[in-house]
Amino acid sequence: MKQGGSDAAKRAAGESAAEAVEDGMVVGLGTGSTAAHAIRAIGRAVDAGLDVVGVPTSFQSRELARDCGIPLADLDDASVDLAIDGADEVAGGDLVKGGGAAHAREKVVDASADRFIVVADPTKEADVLAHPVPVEVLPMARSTVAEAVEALDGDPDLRRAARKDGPVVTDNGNLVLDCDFGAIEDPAALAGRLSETPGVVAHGLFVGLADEVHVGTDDGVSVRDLR
Ligand SMILES: O=C(CO)[C@H](O)[C@H](O)COP(=O)(O)O
Repeated sequence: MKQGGSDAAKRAAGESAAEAVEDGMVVGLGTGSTAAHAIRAIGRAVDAGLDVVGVPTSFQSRELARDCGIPLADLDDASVDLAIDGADEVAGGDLVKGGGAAHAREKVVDASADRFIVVADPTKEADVLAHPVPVEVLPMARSTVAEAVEALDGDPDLRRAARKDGPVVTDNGNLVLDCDFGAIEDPAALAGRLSETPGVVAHGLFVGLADEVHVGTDDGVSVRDLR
């Protein structure tokens, strides 16, 4: 996985995106180490008097937002003005997400937002998406989805937990297949095929959802506007 970026670069990206948060906004709070910098920056702004409500995308982002004093809401109660989220790989405006197995909720929140800012460090950038695609599956559909992925010339690998025997279980009680398709020449077509596979809850291809990409470096931030 592409996790090699420096913390300074991740922080620069996260803090740059947090500057887009305005008083009165509902903000989608992404998951991962880069989005966490945005959440901390929003928390500092809340301390200083900014009036915002956060919609978390995972157990992890909910806990961090609570620690940072950000008031929270569910999507049932709020519509998202701005979402800020990380990515495992970025090619143009297309992303692979789900390194933290949070992509199902991330996709719901990010896709619902009026504006979606991706925060990344330079190690995430690619010309063509080639990162294995995390696919969240119903536990009883693990084998049938794996067969469908193989039929699409993918190589599925059940994600295993680092500090528990057995598989990673998502916040939604499901399993994750990391599916290596090599270079993905047509992300929209693959996204469609995965979405129509019975038992797939959500896949980590985010095609055409991003409005902006903020790439942090040790020296600053470059902003790509895709709208
Ligand atoms: O999709 C994600 C979680 O499901 C994360 O946003 C992605 O894995 C990037 O994480 P990081 O900023 O720690 O590299």
